[in-house]
Amino acid sequence: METLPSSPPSSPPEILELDSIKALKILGKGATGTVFLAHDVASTSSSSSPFAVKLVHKSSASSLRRARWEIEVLRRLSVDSNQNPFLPRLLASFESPEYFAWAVPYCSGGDLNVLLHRQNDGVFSSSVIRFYVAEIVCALEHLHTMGIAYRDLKPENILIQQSGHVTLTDFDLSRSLKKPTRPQFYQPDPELSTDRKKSRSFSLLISPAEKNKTGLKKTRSARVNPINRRKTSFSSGERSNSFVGTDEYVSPEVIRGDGHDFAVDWWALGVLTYEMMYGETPFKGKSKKETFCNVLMKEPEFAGKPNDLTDLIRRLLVKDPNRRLGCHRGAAEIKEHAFFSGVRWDLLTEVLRPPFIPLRDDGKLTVGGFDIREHFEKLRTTPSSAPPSPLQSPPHVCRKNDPFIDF
Ligand SMILES: Nc1ncnc2c1ncn2[C@@H]1O[C@H](COP(=O)(O)OP(=O)(O)OP(=O)(O)O)[C@@H](O)[C@H]1O
Repeated sequence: METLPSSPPSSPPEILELDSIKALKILGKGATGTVFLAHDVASTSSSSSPFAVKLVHKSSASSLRRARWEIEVLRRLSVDSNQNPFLPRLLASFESPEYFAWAVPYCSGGDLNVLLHRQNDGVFSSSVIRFYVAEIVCALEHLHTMGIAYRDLKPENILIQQSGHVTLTDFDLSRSLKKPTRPQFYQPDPELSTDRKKSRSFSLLISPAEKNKTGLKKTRSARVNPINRRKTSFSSGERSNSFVGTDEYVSPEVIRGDGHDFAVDWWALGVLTYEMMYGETPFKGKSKKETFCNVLMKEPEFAGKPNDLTDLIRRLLVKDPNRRLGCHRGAAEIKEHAFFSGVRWDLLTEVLRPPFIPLRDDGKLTVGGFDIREHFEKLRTTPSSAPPSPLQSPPHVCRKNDPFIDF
């Protein structure tokens, strides 16, 4: 099923001038790179806003291949006909003998994992879940119609834009597969006027009849706590990562080594939705082995009365990928599920009042900064004698039975 990444027509990328940009802070460190908030000191435009720059050292064949592929995916997503409101685009890129660096729009709201753990009870209401899952479904649908399986869906990879809408990040584990036979492109309604866009809250995505049915009226106000910027991507809610992605999100077919396709993303969507509902993932064990055993054997447990949301999760978490929701007609099948009834899929981007809106503090950040290359080099050459911080990801280890060893 897997094919080599082809090279579709894409516009030449802007060259990122590392000499003229300064980093303002580190946004996060992943397995392969460091992401900085940066600004262009050479820009004369007063409106120039900060952006995110990911820097990856070409230290191994694997990081080199992954970085190249991530840039390629971002480049494809930046072609006009391929842009999607819930996916990033490539602003500019740079390659030296030592590094890859590329810039994407900055998402000031942090990631969904942090947002979830900031909730008092560590869960979202069903209307908030509906908002986020709907946008994520559209993002995955778009990637699938481009022939790309995302393969790393987890709350840490879902960023919140300044507008409160989501953006998926981190495409280094994605893979080019044969395109689904029935593409379902996301098409915003061209007839929407700006007036209609004004003060549209996310709860308005649901028809009044559906609001009664889903109990939406009883939920808290659509506009709740604004979220603060956080220092890094690490939080108390962080899980331990295995070789790729997170063990708790890996699908049964990947563990079995059966070969996998786009349905792995629908499985991960089921795990993610469960986590948003209950504050924990459904198959987490005490060890990686126990987690994988649970993924293969255990049925998810649902506290409380069954409802449309639990039904959606149950159908996404079907162990057999050929019976899983989404396996026949892709995202269209998921969009038709009762949990989403009344959702105006064509209006998602028009919601001006998403559930959480980041505080706006970019303005005061665009002064000074440090040299990204110098900083990165210092980080790499400083021997870490101290024991690893509990907030840091474990080192990237490739083991024989790793599900994604082929990448
Ligand atoms: N555009 C952005 N805006 C704000 N923060 C970002 C942005 N891109 C990435 N980050 C932050 O940096 C972190 C690491 O980014 P990313 O996941 O792309 O790196 P990675 O090295 O591929 O990580 P992983 O180990 O998950 O593969 C993210 O979790 C996020 O917190």
